[in-house]
Amino acid sequence: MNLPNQLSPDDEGQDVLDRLMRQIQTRVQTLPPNSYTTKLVQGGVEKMGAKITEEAAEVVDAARTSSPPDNQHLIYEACDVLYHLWVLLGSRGISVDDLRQELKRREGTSGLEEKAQRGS
Ligand SMILES: N=c1c2ncn([C@@H]3O[C@H](COP(=O)(O)OP(=O)(O)OP(=O)(O)O)[C@@H](O)[C@H]3O)c2ncn1[C@@H]1O[C@H](COP(=O)(O)O)[C@@H](O)[C@H]1O
Repeated sequence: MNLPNQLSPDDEGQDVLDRLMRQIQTRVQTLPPNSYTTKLVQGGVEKMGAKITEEAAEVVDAARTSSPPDNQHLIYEACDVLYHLWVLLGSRGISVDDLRQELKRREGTSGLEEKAQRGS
C-alpha cells in the first residue's frame, strides 16, 4: 500500500527539502508501519547514523568513479545522504530553517578565519 504523498496546502509553496523534512517529521510522529522512514527511526541513532555513514561513503566512491559532465550517480548518492541525514535531524525535531539559520550565521566567515579564532 502506498502512503499518501499528496501535498497539503501548507506544503505547496515550499522547497522540496522542506517538504521532505515535513513528511519525515510526520512519519516520526505517526510511525506508519509500511514506511522505510519508520524503520530507520525505530532503529534509533545507531541505525540512522549507520545509514548516514554508509551513504556518505557511497558519495565518496561515486565522486571517485564518476566525472563531469556525468554527475548523475554522484547526485543520486548525495540525495541518499540527504534523505538519511534529514531522517536523523527530523527525529530530533530539527527543521530545514534551523539549518538555514546556522548557515546564515556562518555566512561570510572564512573557515580558516573561524579555525584561527577557535585557538584564542
Ligand atoms: N527520499 C527518500 C529516499 N531516498 C532513499 N530512500 C531509501 O533509502 C534506502 C537506501 O538504500 P539501501 O540500498 O541502503 O537500502 P536497504 O539496503 O534496503 O536499507 P537497509 O535495510 O540497510 O536499512 C532505499 O530503500 C531507498 O528507497 C528513500 N526513502 C524515502 N525517501 C522519501 O521519504 C518519503 C517517505 O518515505 P517512507 O517513509 O518510506 O514512506 C518518500 O516519499 C520519499 O520522498
